Amino acid sequence: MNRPLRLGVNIDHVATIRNARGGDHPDPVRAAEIVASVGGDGITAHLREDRRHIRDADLKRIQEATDLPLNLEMAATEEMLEIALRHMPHAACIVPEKREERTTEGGLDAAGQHNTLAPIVWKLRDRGIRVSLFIEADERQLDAALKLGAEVVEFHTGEYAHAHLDGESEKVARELKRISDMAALAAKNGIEPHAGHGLTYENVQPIAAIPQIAELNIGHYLVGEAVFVGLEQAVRHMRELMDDAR
Ligand SMILES: CC(=O)[C@@H](O)[C@H](O)COP(=O)(O)O
Ligand SMILES: NCC(=O)COP(=O)(O)O
Repeated sequence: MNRPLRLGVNIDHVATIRNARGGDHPDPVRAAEIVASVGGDGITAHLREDRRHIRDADLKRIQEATDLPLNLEMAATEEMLEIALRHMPHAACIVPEKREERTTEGGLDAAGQHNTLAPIVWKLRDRGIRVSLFIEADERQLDAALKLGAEVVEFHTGEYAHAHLDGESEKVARELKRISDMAALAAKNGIEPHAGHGLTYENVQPIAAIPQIAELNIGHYLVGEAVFVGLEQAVRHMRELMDDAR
């Protein structure tokens, strides 16, 4: 039997809408409460350096409002490390970040940044925070994650999602194989594989069907869909699609 697949809901873009008017509505904390009420397995929030969506004060409020595990996405900086150690999320997912990017464009270069990442991973792990590295499904990066002692890798599914949207079926198949092969290799080496970025109702099932993948983190699409059907229904439907694919 396949292992269960968790759904982590990224609520960043509830905060994007809130910030557009500078007030406090819609509140990402209310989104987190709804996710908890419909059986979501976790909350993901990316505290960007420029604070374009989630802000520092949101983290504590999210943690106080629900018992769901918080997966804090963060750049590998001293500032973010200090914030993570202060808030003690369940997991910290280290992501690459460029201030000018529209969204996270690729995976972390865990292989090229070993010396920068090692002390951060060590300090997080030392305090009992589960460390995840957001990487491309690539053997060199996976090997680097192993050397760094990460407990989790989250495979960046952005290329897969783009290819799916553009109807490039050969590329979709290539990307899927890459993610599936690396998920198997990660699991064999004792690292828990997750996946996320750009997942939608239309493209989630082949990723959800990869048996070793333990968690999907999905945000932008769910928040967009929530505008039409409500967050509760959007999360429920995503959950159904994931379960059916399993
Ligand atoms: C790492 C990742 O994929 C998410 O954090 C995503 O990046 C959030 O949305 P933005 O990239 O729009 O900040
Ligand atoms: N780590 C991926 C994530 O949290 C959500 O990405 P997206 O669904 O907002 O593209």
